[in-house]
Amino acid sequence: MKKQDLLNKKNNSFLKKKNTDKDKDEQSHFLIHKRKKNIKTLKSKNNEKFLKKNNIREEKNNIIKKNKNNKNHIKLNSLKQVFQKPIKIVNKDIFIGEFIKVSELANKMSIKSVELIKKMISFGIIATINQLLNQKTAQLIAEKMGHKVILYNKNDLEKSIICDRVIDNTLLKERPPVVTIMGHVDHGKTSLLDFIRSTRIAKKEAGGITQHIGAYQVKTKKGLITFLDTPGHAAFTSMRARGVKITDIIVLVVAVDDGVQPQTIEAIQHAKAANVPVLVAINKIDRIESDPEQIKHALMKHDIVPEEWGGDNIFIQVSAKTGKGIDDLLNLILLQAEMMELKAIDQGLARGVVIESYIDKGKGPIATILIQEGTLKKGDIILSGCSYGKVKAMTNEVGKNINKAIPSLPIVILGFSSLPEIGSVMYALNDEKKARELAIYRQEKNRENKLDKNRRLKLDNIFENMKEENILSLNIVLKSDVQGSLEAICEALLKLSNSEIKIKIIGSGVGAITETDATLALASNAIIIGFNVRAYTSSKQIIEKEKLDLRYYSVIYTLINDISNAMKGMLSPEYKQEILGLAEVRNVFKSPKFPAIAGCMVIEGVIKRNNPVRILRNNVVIYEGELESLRRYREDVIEVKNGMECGIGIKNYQDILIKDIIEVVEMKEIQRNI
Ligand SMILES: Nc1nc2c(ncn2[C@@H]2O[C@H](COP(=O)(O)OP(=O)(O)OP(=O)(O)O)[C@@H](O)[C@H]2O)c(=O)[nH]1
Repeated sequence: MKKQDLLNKKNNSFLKKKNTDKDKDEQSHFLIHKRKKNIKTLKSKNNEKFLKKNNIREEKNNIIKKNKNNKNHIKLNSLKQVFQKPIKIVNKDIFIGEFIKVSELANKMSIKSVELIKKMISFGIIATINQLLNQKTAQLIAEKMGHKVILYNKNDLEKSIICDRVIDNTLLKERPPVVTIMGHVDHGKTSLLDFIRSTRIAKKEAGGITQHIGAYQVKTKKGLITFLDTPGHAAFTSMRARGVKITDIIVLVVAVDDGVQPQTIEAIQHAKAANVPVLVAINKIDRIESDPEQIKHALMKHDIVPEEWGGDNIFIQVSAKTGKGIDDLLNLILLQAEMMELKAIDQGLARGVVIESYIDKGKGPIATILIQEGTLKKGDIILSGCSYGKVKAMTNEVGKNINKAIPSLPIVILGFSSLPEIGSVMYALNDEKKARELAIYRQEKNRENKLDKNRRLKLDNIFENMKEENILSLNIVLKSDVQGSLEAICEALLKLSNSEIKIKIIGSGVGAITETDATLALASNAIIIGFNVRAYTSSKQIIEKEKLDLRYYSVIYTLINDISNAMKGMLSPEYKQEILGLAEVRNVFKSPKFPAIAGCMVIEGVIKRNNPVRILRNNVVIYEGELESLRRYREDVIEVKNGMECGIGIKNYQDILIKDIIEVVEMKEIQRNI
């Protein structure tokens, strides 16, 4: 809120300062438009598509040229539960598939397996706990025990969502593009979005105040554009992890005075992994006399090449402060969208994605939905993940009540019975009963899916996975301590690709493993490799929750060898280094016997004597060696557990500092799945 207020304030001052050679721009746009129209009518229908793309290209070049010319002018101007036995039997809606295990059925009825087996004996059915029951038998048992049974076959229920939908491709209509702005911290993403919002949204039209809903649509002379203003890189990727494609175009903001920075590279990696076109907005051109060409060269290293140099990326110079170049940016977005021929059916039951959701104390669950297909109407039955409901009210970004919403329109919905998850798909359905059944069914499925996570891609069984799932590529997210080793490892890994399996480095960089690295790996089903670097606690949580494969290495040869062996499906590595415990250095003492003793607190696991150790400074390995002494209150001990203090001496190492982390490792034999 605070930031929003500040930004609104900022915008007002932007507005005041807005300068312009608007008339000049309009004149040239009019001429370009007229020319485009004339060419179109002269050519035959067969050549129409080809011509259209050519014209768009020509128009783009004109805008870019004009944008460059504006530069001189710009120079002058310069974000104790007690558990009790249930007193009475609870009758439930029970979903039963084609087959069900006795234990599973008992679980669904919330009783112990033994109790169910006893009951079954009384019905004359003898079965063991792990025995599979067919649908009919299971139905009979459950109904006899007073439950309501809903039968389903495989994914019939889910399929029923699409049955009632319009699938006539001749009804496809052009839809506005959905754009996400990404870039490094402080490069001007929010300023750019706010400038566009404050100048393009007709606040007065609704008589309402612009609200933050996570997305908004702007009107330009040439068409509508939908901007998503929430997704950071992690949010963007987590939506993709759920299989939801939401953005058509990414605008990569690079500040001219700061150049290409780590998050700029992260954004490129995310865009590439999602296969979304990138349009580069070189921002803050009002600030200093910097050379945008330098940014082009720097981005080339990351495969972002300007069109004029034979690449696919449009570059545009803008200032979120003065507004310079922003009209051109909007026009280029629309031209890019035209080339992409973005279409959607705007009839029939709606489909959308949840962009934001929260609970309003008075109104209940509120969700911002981006409509992707069909038309959503007031009163429609809706389902998103495990929540369902009825559209009680719909509003747009300026709080205006609307009765229907078509593709690419972001709207705020009131009516969900519970909070829908961000990134989940929303469907409008024909009847409420079906929505409720599906919501319950999905809750059940969710439980099963948790177990499925254990099947994620693991290096130990990668070959098996490949055979099973026909995976032809091995995706890797690689982080290293220094650029040199990063390049060397990338090169060596890429060389391992063969005609059957391709190695793809989905993300790479110098530094510790971040949350974004983890979500990128999750979305791309990649394994994460840390070479002499470790994962932040927040990233570790994602890695553990999602059961991702994270490997630490300190020898390039071992790393390459492991991947190569895993690819051949020959031998999974027999031993894997496991981290036993972590101790944080809180003090450093000098003693006559050992040159430096680190006074530590064990912060994770257990510290054991006679094990190899590594010293980490800022999550980067700075030394590898052996733990020479381990003491608690002057006593030599074998191990010290989490939460306890101890003194640690490292063999032949004296440069230990406060806040360093001592990591104790152990070589563990890997359980092969073969
Ligand atoms: N001179 C100048 N300053 C700008 C421009 N765009 C943004 N700024 C300033 O740069 C700073 C950062 O801008 P933000 O819009 O907050 O950047 P951001 O990328 O959204 O930052 P995060 O939300 O922290 O990632 C603010 O002080 C803006 O006023 C510009 O075009 N010219």
